[in-house]
Amino acid sequence: MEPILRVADLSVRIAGLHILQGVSFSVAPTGVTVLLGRNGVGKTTTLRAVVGLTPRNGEARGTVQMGEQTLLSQQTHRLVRGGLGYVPEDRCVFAGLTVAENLRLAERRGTTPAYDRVFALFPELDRRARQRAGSLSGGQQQMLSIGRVLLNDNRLLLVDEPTKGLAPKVVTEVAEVLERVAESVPVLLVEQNLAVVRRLARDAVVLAAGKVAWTGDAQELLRETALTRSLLGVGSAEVQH
Ligand SMILES: Nc1ncnc2c1ncn2[C@@H]1O[C@H](COP(=O)(O)OP(=O)(O)OP(=O)(O)O)[C@@H](O)[C@H]1O
Repeated sequence: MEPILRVADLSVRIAGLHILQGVSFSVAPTGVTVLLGRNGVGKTTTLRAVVGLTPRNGEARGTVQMGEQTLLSQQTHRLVRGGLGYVPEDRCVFAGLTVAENLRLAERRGTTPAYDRVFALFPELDRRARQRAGSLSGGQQQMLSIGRVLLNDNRLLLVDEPTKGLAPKVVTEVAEVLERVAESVPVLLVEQNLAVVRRLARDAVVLAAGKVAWTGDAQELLRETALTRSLLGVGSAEVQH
């Protein structure tokens, strides 16, 4: 199977610092590929470079391709229109607007928004359509953030730490939703919660010191506790449960 995304020799410099130095990996056209690595290694920087959001005081070099489309030189809005969905780490909902208004803003001109799909996955967003997004719980805001992206058809979804800061029950709910989403669209996921990784991921890419340190079967990586510990710096209890 041809990969949906190919990243080749990606280097990112921000404020004079080399954050990524020749990162290469590919993302399968189905299922979840997880991007792992210790804190601050450059996972978010990688996703942001793919979607054209390297900050102004930075520069991204290399090649990023989604199918036949070359991404790195293109503007984010074009990439999104071309089917690259991005769910950022900080959720970025418009706190002062209602749930319905947040969704309406995500509609793409010239396409029919898939409200049926979004409300089938997140019935709560339908029920809370008139609630201000700022008064939603963290989990509900995450659902809204994912729902906005799913209003449109995507060829690939980039999802950055969707379970961060959420209560365990909500983490499970978000994981369930992503599992269903990944049945129809490939996902490149940054995720620190290894139980979520175990549940969702087929392939893994591990970053260390600005480079790719390991790629392969995510479940195999998790079984190799010594390897997981050395690559991710997590305790054995976190790896095993
Ligand atoms: N706008 C910026 N200005 C300066 N440094 C930055 C900027 N953005 C990222 N960095 C630095 O780049 C490095 C990688 O950050 P990044 O957020 O990509 O890491 P991460 O692997 O996603 O981390 P975490 O797991 O903690 O979320 C960090 O050292 C960070 O401080």
